[in-house]
This record gives sequence, structure tokens and C-alpha cells, in this order.
Amino acid sequence: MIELKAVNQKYGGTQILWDLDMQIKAGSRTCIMGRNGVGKTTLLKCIMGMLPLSTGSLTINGQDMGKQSVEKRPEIGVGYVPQGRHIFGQLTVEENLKVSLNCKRQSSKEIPEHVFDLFPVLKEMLQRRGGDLSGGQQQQLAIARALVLNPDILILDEPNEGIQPNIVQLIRDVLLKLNKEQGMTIVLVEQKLPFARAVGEYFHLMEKGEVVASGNMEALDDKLVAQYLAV
Ligand SMILES: Nc1ncnc2c1ncn2[C@@H]1O[C@H](COP(=O)(O)OP(=O)(O)OP(=O)(O)O)[C@@H](O)[C@H]1O
Repeated sequence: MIELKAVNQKYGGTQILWDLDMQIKAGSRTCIMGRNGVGKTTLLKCIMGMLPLSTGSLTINGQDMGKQSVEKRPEIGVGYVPQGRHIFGQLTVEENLKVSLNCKRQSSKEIPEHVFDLFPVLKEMLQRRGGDLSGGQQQQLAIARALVLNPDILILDEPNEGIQPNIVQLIRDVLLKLNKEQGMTIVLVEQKLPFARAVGEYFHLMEKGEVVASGNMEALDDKLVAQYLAV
């Protein structure tokens, strides 16, 4: 379970998150939604310890993580797929995947084979430089890199941005499989409604740095969509 209570966050003098409360159930598939600039990425960066909380609290699986550094997240089983993928362009696919193995949580120094079962194309391209992959292949690599550590919680920031439809379907199937077969908690920032509905069980809608509506995905009705998602 991830729990944020009364979280405020500022970039310099500009406040982005306002007294934000959110609960994300363990084992759930939860989508965080809202228009551009409402603070979704900022929220994920706070959960990941990449940005400090100005005030408020953050617990992950019962542990107080509000003041813990970003390096602690993989140790407690949190994987992150950032917006824009951020793979290492000069490193090979294999090297990109092995970067994660330096984390303390991982005793083995081998890339787990199940990562290649999910994304077979990566096995064929192990020696190719990350920068030479297509956008869809890079996104598979970014997800695989987070999965190398067998996280309990996988957090993804708009994994489908600029990705072709067949890879979007693959990512959807992988997220559903990880959740159903391994009980992995999936936290997804997503703007595209069909994908959010296909993957999410629960939603949190954000507007101007606050949560304005939450519930089961079925409760995300046309009125909420028109009010908080339509552009
Ligand atoms: N490093 C920064 N310094 C100052 N302001 C920032 C910084 N990063 C983001 N912002 C501002 O914070 C606000 C929230 O940005 P954020 O990226 O969290 O929104 P978002 O909901 O994820 O949007 P998008 O869907 O476009 O990614 C925006 O107004 C943005 O311009």
C-alpha cells in the first residue's frame, strides 16, 4: 500500500501539489489521471523520492519513506518507468538491464529470464545500443529494466506516449499478467482513456495538484471525463 497524506510540494516558489491525500492498495492496478500539467509526474517523483515533500507524509508498505532517498525505493521493491524512458543510449540492451542488478535487493547478477519471456525482442537485441532501438523497443527495455529487480510495485509514467498500437497492446497484456500472476501492484499515470480503462481497476483524477475524484474504474463516467480529462 502506498499512502500519501496532506502532501505539499513546491518548485521554488511555485506550489504544485496541494494537501494531496491518496491511497493505492497493494495488489491493485491504479491509474492516476488528469490533464497536462496537473502534477501527475511531480506526484510520482515524490513517491520515488526524486523530489522532496515540502510537507506531508508518504508511507510505502507501512514504511515511512517521506525522507528516504531515491536509492531506497528499489530496495523496498518499488520499480519505476519514467516518462520519456531515460534508457542509456550508449549502453547495450544487456548493459541497460544489468545496471539495475547493482541494487542491494538483487542477490543474483544475472538478468532474470522471465524478462525475456515478456519482451522477447530484447533477447534478440542484447548487444544493440539502447540509442539505436525504436521507441517501442526502448519502452520495452525501460519496463524490463524496472522488472529486473522483481519489484512488488511497478510505477509507470505514460508508458504509451508515442508508441505504436501493437506495442501498446503488448504493454497492456504485460501489466495485466504481472498483476494477475504475481500480484504486482501497478501504478500508472495515463492520459489515454481506453488504455486506462483496459488496465486500471481504480482511478485517481487530479486537477491543479489535488485529487478531485477517486474510485473504481467503472465510476469514471462521462461527466468526470468531460470535466477533468477532455481538452
Ligand atoms: N523542474 C520544474 N521546475 C519548475 N516547475 C516545474 C518543474 N517540473 C514541472 N514543473 C511544473 O509543475 C507543473 C506540474 O508538472 P507535472 O509534470 O507534474 O504535470 P503532469 O500532470 O505530469 O503533466 P504532463 O501530463 O504534461 O506530464 C507544471 O506546471 C510544470 O510546468
